[in-house]
Amino acid sequence: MTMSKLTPATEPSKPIIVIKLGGSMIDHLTDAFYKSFHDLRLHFHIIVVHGGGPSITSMLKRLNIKSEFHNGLRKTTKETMEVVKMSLAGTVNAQITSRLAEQHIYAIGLKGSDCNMLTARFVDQNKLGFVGEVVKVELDFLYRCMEAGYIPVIAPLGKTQDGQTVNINADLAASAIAKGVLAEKLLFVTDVPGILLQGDVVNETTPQEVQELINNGSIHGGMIPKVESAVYALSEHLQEVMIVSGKRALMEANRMTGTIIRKEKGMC
Ligand SMILES: Nc1ncnc2c1ncn2[C@@H]1O[C@H](COP(=O)(O)OP(=O)(O)O)[C@@H](O)[C@H]1O
Ligand SMILES: CC(=O)N[C@@H](CCC(=O)OP(=O)(O)O)C(=O)O
Repeated sequence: MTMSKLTPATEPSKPIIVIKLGGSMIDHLTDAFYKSFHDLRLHFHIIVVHGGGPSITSMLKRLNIKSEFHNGLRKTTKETMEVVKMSLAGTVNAQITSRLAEQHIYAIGLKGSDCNMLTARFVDQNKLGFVGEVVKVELDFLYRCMEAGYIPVIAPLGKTQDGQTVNINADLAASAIAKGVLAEKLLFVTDVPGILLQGDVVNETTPQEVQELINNGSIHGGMIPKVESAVYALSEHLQEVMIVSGKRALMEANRMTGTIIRKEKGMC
């Protein structure tokens, strides 16, 4: 994936953290989890990017439309796209913004396809239909939302140069956004407490180790796009990515626990 960057019109007043909420957890996130955003906001501007794969799959099932995946990406026909938009933007996005509002945290629900926020290109239109990958992130609008005190909550949809809406894997969307907005931190919130190896959480790892774990089958399924996205996002600016559980508060005793992925161990 290659991506061009825009130069921000203004520097944000706080570092940015991008938090990806996995579809596996969204229905199970607790009030304590959402309350953690109060602490995080003291130090960071927050952008939420959410998934919603299970919600899309269950709606497709109710409508008797079959789900088909290739390398973890959902084949998205025109008909499927209608359901993707309905589930992500109509149901899941609204659920997250209202849970945040219950905690008096003001969030603004957006689709990545709004305001040219995520420009995308087709991944493989013949094989996957309306599936895209991000090529450009429009910064100004996001910066303005955050500076005005709102948390952008973004559904992973994008627009191609010629204006077609595409479905983007949420892990890939989150990492592209983190990279595009020059975030300092990227967090993947999921249904496991981090990368697990024989039942134990790996506290810290590197891109090289992660690749070995994929190659030997220790990392599989939905964890693959997550770690690949994490590795893609790492840069001079974004030096660590965390994979954490959504089953408890994000911050406990002022710290987060999970798996940290860094270019080299013990760097920070
Ligand atoms: N080594 C691993 N450690 C932890 N989880 C793993 C590992 N390998 C595969 N997984 C799977 O990845 C899942 C998380 O990915 P996914 O279901 O796509 O979550 P999300 O909806 O949060 O994106 C876990 O529930 C687990 O089944
Ligand atoms: C192209 C593609 O596969 N898009 C995903 C978008 C949602 C997503 O990624 O949700 P999770 O984070 O819950 O998996 C899909 O249609 O399921």
